[in-house]
Amino acid sequence: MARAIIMVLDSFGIGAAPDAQAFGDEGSNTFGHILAAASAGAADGEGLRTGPLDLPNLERLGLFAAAGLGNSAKRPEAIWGSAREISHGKDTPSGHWEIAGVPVLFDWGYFPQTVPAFPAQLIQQICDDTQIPGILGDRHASGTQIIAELGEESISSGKPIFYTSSDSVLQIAAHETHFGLERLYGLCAAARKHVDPLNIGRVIARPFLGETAQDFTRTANRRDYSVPPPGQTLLDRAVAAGRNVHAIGKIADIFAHRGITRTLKGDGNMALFDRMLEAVREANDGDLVFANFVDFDMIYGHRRDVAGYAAALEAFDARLSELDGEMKPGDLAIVTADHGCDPTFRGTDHTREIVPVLAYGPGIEPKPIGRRESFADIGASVATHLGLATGEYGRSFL
Ligand SMILES: O=P(O)(O)O[C@H]1O[C@H](CO)[C@@H](O)[C@H]1O
Ligand SMILES: [Mn+2]
Ligand SMILES: [Mn+2]
Repeated sequence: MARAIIMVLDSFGIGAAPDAQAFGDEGSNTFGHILAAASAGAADGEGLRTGPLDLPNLERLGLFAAAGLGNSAKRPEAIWGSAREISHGKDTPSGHWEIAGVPVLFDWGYFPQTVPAFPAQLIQQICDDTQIPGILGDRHASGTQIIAELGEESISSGKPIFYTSSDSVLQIAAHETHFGLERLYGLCAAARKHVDPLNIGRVIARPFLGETAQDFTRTANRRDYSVPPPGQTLLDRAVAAGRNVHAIGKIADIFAHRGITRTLKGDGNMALFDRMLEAVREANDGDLVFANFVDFDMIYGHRRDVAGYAAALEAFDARLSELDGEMKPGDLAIVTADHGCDPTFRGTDHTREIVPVLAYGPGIEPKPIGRRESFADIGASVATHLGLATGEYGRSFL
């Protein structure tokens, strides 16, 4: 039993999913394309990194073998394989909930690629409810681009920026001090109620700081208002059995704070890794530590920043030995992802990909597990490991 640790490298896909075509994502491969770019010297960043991708720990655990890029002759030291997603969407909640045994087998609501993107009645309801003087944006956009474009007008007019993407999201950007952080959170909580009938997965508060288009930066005070998962997750079952569930980073928001006993936040992947180690140090036997590393997706994948993504992978890899130092006999750690976000692909959205499944720990016997038919196999395996009941979806690979 001991403990279980799930590490979601947000957006770290390892190849187009069998149904990628239905998403317009044929040929996407987050890992494969970063690897190839780095080998070709096309992932060099001044003062950041140079040359081929250097991931000794992930390679040792079987990442390359799992991705079918077997440039390592050595047998992996982990249970290695991949998993496809059965949820209808390629968004963060769908990916995480499916990992936790609850795939999303209904269609989310989405906002159309038109301007305006939001129904006039919805905006009217939100304005009436929250006393904002109107909105800016009202279209599909990249979050950093739209604050550069409309941030100054937002400050002077007091109107927050509403935008969306190919995910089921309503994102609201506003200035942390001019508009006010708590006021932004209140606005998002109110908007959450109004988008419920439209089946929208998340409302996301996107606070930023700075005074001009040149220096606006988004802060770590992002907050996601998610609908709760549509069934009992691994986390719910753990808490019901009296276990602690330590949620690192975005995990608590993604699960709408259900099935969680402790939330640890951090600004950036390295701070999140610190918080995860802290949780592992303190976790009791039978506990679950569930961590999301958001930078891969938010800062590098969506921004199509290949060098940045490569550097972030190397920085993450370099810290895995610290986790080894905290693991006790009987512990199980799993490295995986929730979808892809290929930084070499067209557009700025997620890509429908298979994800790595690398499971290891002192006493865990390495073996290949092939391509699993659902991310839910991860949650089922963790449930088996922790002696919890398994849910309706997923088959343990342990
Ligand atoms: O461009 P930004 O604001 O980072 O938005 C991205 O982040 C959202 C939530 O993960 C996605 O829907 C994607 O559009
Ligand atoms: Mn994600
Ligand atoms: Mn994303």
